Amino acid sequence: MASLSFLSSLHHTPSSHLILRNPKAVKVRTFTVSFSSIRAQAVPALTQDDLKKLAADKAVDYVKSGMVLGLGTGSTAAFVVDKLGHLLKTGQLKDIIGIPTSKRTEEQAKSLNIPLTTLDDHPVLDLAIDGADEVDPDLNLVKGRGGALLREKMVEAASKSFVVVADETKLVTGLGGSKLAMPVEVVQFCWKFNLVRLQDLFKELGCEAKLRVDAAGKPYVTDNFNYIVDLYFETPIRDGVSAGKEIGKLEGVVEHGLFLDMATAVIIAGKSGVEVKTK
Ligand SMILES: O=C(CO)[C@H](O)[C@H](O)COP(=O)(O)O
Repeated sequence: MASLSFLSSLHHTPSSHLILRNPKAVKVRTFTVSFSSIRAQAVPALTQDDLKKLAADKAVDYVKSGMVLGLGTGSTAAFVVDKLGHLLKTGQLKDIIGIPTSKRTEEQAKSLNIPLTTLDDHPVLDLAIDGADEVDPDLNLVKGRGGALLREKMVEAASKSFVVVADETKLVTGLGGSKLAMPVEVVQFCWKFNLVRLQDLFKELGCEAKLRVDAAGKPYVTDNFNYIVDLYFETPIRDGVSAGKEIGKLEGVVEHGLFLDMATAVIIAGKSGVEVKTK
């Protein structure tokens, strides 16, 4: 693990601080910090958790004292919250206030004594940091496999900057391309009705819709007391904007996991380095 902290220090390039100042440029820009320079030191193979932690450490570089921060949900975001707790405890960060995107994250933040607030009290955030399930070449995302998509979208849409942290397994060429779930949160009332309508909407893409269930086989209930219908695509979604609009027209659908044109920067940790992609 000593090697990991060395790698983290490599990522502290001055150019990284320019990234968030240019969120609206059209082209996706990438810079990579390669691990090759330290290969001679016999770095042990990095696990997926190591990669998530590297991405999380890099994202925390963007956090400044006094910020109102969106705290994401999931295993990668949990590393970010852990690090923030550590930096607060050691006095390296001060006056941070967080808005958690799930009850799970709220509990974690409380256990680390991170002060919390709500969107009601702080409707504009400085920065949100969260994981993602899929990242396409234009930095559009699928999120919500952890079930927190509604609060995540509300918090991240209210943030001036949104930094995504992920390992390289999350990269896809088209949304839905991982063949894993694209979640849609629906009201419990007549959920089957909406499951069928969602599947029909994407039948040309070979979509299969399934109600998410918990370990006991009971419907998974979100923090907002809704259900989740997971959509599995044979063929990736070609037009995310239209897909999002069509899903949004269905009465009883609360939110979907397509996070389009929301990410300011995506930090991807892979076996050969940490890549920061910006728009
Ligand atoms: O959207 C999410 C939760 O609703 C997560 O950010 C997403 O599922 C990624 O999680 P992980 O970092 O554990 O892979």
